[in-house]
Amino acid sequence: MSGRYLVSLDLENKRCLIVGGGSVAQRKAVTLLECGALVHLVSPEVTPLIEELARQGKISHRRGCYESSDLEGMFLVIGASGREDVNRQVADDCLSRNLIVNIVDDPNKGNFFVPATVRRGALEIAVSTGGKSPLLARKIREELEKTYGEQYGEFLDMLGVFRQETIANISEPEKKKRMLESFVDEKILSLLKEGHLDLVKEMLVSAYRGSGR
Ligand SMILES: C[C@@]1(CC(=O)O)C2=NC(=C\c3[nH]c(c(CCC(=O)O)c3CC(=O)O)Cc3[nH]c(c(CC(=O)O)c3CCC(=O)O)/C=C3\N/C(=C\2)[C@@H](CCC(=O)O)[C@]3(C)CC(=O)O)/[C@H]1CCC(=O)O
Ligand SMILES: NC(=O)c1ccc[n+]([C@@H]2O[C@H](COP(=O)([O-])OP(=O)(O)OC[C@H]3O[C@@H](n4cnc5c(N)ncnc54)[C@H](O)[C@@H]3O)[C@@H](O)[C@H]2O)c1
Repeated sequence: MSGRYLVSLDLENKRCLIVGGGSVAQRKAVTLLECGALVHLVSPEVTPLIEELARQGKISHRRGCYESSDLEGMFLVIGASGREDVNRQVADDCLSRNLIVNIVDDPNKGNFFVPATVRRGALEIAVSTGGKSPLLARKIREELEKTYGEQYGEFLDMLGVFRQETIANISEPEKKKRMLESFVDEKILSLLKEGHLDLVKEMLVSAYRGSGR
């Protein structure tokens, strides 16, 4: 198999179909909703949480077995029926329509799978084992969560502003490069790791006012 192309997909207001209503379908529904997707689910039976999400109008649910017409208007599809024959049908139907499809118990059947993810604001760290060990992906994700705390999201917001200012105000390429590097120097990163955001902010300001100009 060739290398995978890791992407970060914008699902805001995109129609996504989940086939199945068990615990995996439920987890996928929740993460898709967190991404702003319009979630439609088809399954004869569903978990109480899925039932509740449908009752609140957060997702739509058709009670029944998968039919290829369920794919109409979909951007992305997840096959979580736990049934080999249904999964194969979903994968074949999607691939022949060029849809992006994830089969949750066979990463090679669909054309994508989902990595374990740490989110800190705009910072996203994804861990994938290519389906070889989702449990290892989870363990590594948990380790990363300890290393990269919530402060990294706030830091990134500040960094974004200072970067824009630098790009807008400094035209000399060498100076610009030096300044952008000074925002992520060892000292700042170690203060950040210890959670001293106020000090980090002060250092960013003085780096911006400092030598690069
Ligand atoms: C990352 C994460 C994203 C997400 O689903 O949103 C994800 N699995 C997660 C959770 C999770 N997965 C499993 C449990 C149950 C543990 C338990 O209770 O027994 C839990 C729940 C938990 O850990 O809490 C087990 C499992 N997973 C797969 C199988 C089927 C098989 O392999 O046949 C089995 C059963 C066999 C087994 O146990 O191995 C298959 C897949 N799971 C993947 C992704 C893809 C490969 C990713 C990779 O390898 O990099 C792939 C191929 C397809 C896909 O779903 O895209 C998510 C968050 C993790 C986190 O961050 O905490
Ligand atoms: N990807 C992952 O992260 C992950 C994690 C754990 C398990 N798994 C695997 O994923 C599969 C699903 O797990 P689960 O615990 O949610 O299973 P489950 O058996 O609880 O759920 C299967 C769901 O599919 C529905 N279904 C059955 N036939 C259908 C059809 N023709 N059309 C539509 N829906 C149909 C059932 O009503 C049920 O709601 C299992 O094979 C499991 O081994 C994957």
